[in-house]
Amino acid sequence: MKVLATGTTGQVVTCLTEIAVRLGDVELITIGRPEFDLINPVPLREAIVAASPDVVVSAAAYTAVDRAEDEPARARAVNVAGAACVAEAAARLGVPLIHLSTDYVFSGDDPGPRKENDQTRPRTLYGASKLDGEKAVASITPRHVILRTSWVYSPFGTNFVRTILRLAKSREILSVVSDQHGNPTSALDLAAAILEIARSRKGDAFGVYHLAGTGGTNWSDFARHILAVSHLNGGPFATIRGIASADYPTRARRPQDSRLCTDKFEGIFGWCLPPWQDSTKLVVRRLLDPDLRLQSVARRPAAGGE
Ligand SMILES: NC(=O)C1=CN([C@@H]2O[C@H](COP(=O)(O)OP(=O)(O)OC[C@H]3O[C@@H](n4cnc5c(N)ncnc54)[C@H](O)[C@@H]3O)[C@@H](O)[C@H]2O)C=CC1
Repeated sequence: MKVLATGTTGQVVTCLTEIAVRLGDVELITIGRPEFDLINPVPLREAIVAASPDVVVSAAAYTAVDRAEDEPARARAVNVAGAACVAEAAARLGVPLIHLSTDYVFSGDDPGPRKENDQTRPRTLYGASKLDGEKAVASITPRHVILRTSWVYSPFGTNFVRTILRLAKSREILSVVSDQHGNPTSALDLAAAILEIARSRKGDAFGVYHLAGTGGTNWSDFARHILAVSHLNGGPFATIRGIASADYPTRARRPQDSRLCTDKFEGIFGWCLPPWQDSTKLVVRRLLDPDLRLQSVARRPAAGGE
């Protein structure tokens, strides 16, 4: 099976590359900058059509949440017009499109977890651009699987796990917000899930789904877990001091509670992502020992599932 993913260096696309090699029966083509930029998406669309994949994965996006507040036109160009062009390519080929979206489509003002049909009300320009991207994708091709995920981390790129480990090398106490709740999601698990969906060919599975690490937490407890695992494995350690979001102002105001309910996904596909603690452990251990190539955790069957 030939799978084409947009992006070349992102967390998810890097994990897709690793998992595809491990699976052996997936030919993964990645396409993105510097040759193809979603700001100018028509050449990218034509290149996707020319590659003629069996499934398209739309993983590239403008993901700089704070910067998006200052350059909304660029965020929208990439996340709406760019995503639309990728969807057009999938529609022209008549193949399924797996498109990644975010928990930030919700305001997070009310307690989660949120279901797919809950009221969307992004409070950031990034979230608004991703929501409009979802709508554009859905209007262009009915053969879409839109996966809203959250708090993505991996052994690659810029993410919370790597930041906490880096800071713990030079500080004894780290202040981390404790009043924002979500689901940490390993990009390795997500990539494995995307390829499983691509291979499953479920004819009736199109639509919007929430897919994130099982179990919710807050940023300071997430940091405590990262450093406990690190300490156990001889890595850096620091004490985490929980603070309020008000004491850590950011350009874009994050949702207070954007935990995602994954029941719909479990109901259709029969499995879900592993508990976030297990997957975090694998990524931390791998970051401490770059030679380690651990398998991502086996998926946990849903209750009553396969
Ligand atoms: N990182 C996170 O915490 C979350 C990410 N997501 C979504 O998951 C998807 C993947 O996220 P990550 O892999 O973490 O993102 P990332 O920031 O690690 O990678 C983004 C990728 O998009 C590419 N890209 C950015 N602008 C581009 C442009 N103008 N033209 C072509 N390529 C461009 C980058 O080169 C990179 O390959 C995105 O759709 C994102 O919105 C959803 C929820 C949380």
